[in-house]
Amino acid sequence: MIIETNYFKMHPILLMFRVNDVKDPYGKRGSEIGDIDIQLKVTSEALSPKMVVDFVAGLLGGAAGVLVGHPFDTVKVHLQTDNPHNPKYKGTFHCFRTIVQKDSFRGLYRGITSPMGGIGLVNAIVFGVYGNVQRLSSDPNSLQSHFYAGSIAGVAQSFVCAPMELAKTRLQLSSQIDSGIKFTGPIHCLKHILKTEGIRGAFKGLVATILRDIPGFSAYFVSFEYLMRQVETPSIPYTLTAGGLAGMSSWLACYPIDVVKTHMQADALGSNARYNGFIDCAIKGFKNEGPQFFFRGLNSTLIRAFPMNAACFFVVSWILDFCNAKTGVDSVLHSDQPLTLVNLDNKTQADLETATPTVEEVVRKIITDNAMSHQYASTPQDVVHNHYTSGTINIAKESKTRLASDCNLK
Ligand SMILES: NC(=[NH2+])NCCC[C@H](N)C(=O)O
Repeated sequence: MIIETNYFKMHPILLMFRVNDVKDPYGKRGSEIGDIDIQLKVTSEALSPKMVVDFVAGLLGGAAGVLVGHPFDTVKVHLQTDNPHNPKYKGTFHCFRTIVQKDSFRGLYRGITSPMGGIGLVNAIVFGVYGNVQRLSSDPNSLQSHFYAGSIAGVAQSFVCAPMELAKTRLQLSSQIDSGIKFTGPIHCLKHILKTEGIRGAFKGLVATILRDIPGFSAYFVSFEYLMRQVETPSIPYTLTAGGLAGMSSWLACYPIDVVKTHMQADALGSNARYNGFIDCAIKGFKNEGPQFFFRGLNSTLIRAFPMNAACFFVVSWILDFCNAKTGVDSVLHSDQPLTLVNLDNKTQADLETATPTVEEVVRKIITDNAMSHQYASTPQDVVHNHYTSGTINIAKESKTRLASDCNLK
C-alpha cells in the first residue's frame, strides 16, 4: 500500500506494514532484522490527521486568495452585468478606475465578507475533498485521479458556493437590483432571499454552479499538477506561477457557463424573472448579444485568477509542506491496532533518495532506523510489539515507480 500526497514534487510516501512474525524476528543477529515475513497492508488513511490538514490548508489558502483577488472580482461582476447596448465601462481598467473614483477602494472591497468566510469554507471543501479523494484513489499519481478528484470536489463545494455567490452577486450589484433594501451583509442578504424567495431562491444557480465547477475544478487541479511535474524542485516563483496559471486555465475551461450562472443569480424570481432556466438564459443572452455574451468579463476574470490562485495554491502547498516537514511522520490512526510511528532522519531520506530500494529494503530500513533511535519506539522489540508500523520517507521518482510495481500497484 502506498499513499502519496500531491502538491510537491518530492512526495512523502506513507508506508504501513505489518510485521507477521512477532516472536523472534531478529534471530541471532542482534539488532539486525532476520527473515521476517513482511506484508504490505493496504490501509485506509481515512482517519489520518492529514485529512484534516487538507481542509485547514484550503481554508487559509482560500482566505489569502480572496484578499488578493476580490477587487478583481468586483470588476468582473460589474462588467458581466453591464448593459451591452449602453455600456458604462469601456474595459477592465476603465471599470476599475470608475469604481475607485466613485466609491474609493471600498467599492472594490464591497461584498468581501461573504467570500472571505465563504471562499475560505469553499476552499476547505475543495482542497479537503480533492486531497482525500486523490490520495485514496487506486492510482493516486495519475493525472486522471487528479481530474476525478477535482470534479468531485467541484460538485461538493457547489452546495456552499452557489448560495454564497448568490449573496455576493446581489451585494455587488445592489445599486442595480433589489432597489429599496440596503443589505448589511451576505447573511442579511441571504436571509432576505430566504424570506422572499424561499429555499429555492437561496439555491438559485445551483445547477449552473455544478455545471461550471466540474470542468472548472478538474482543469484547476490537473493543470496545477501537470505544471508542478515539469520541474524537479519547484521554486517559490515557479509554484506561484503554476498556481496562477492553474487558476486561469480553470476559468478558461468554464467561463461561458459562469456568465450564464451570474445572469441567473442576478435575475429576479417568480413573475419578475427574465430567464426561465439555464438554457433559456444562455439562448436569450446569445440572441441578444451574439457570442460575446459568453465572454464578457473574461479579461478581468483571468487577470484576477492569476494573483488569487497563485496566493491560494502557494499558501496551501506551504501549509501542507510545513505539516509534513514538521513532524516528519504521518501519524496514522488505526481502528484496532496500536501504531508505531517511524521518523526517519534526513540522512536516511537522502540515502533512500539516491538508491532504488525494493519494498523489502525500504521496510527493513525503516525498522532498523526506528530500532536505533526513536521517541516512539526505542528498541527493536518495541517495534515488534506494535503490530503496525508506518513511516514517511522521501523517495526519488524512479524508486517510487519500482516501489509501486513491487507493491503490485499500477
Ligand atoms: N470555475 C472555478 N470555480 N474554478 C476554480 C477557481 C477557484 C478560485 N477560487 C477562483 O475563484 O479563481
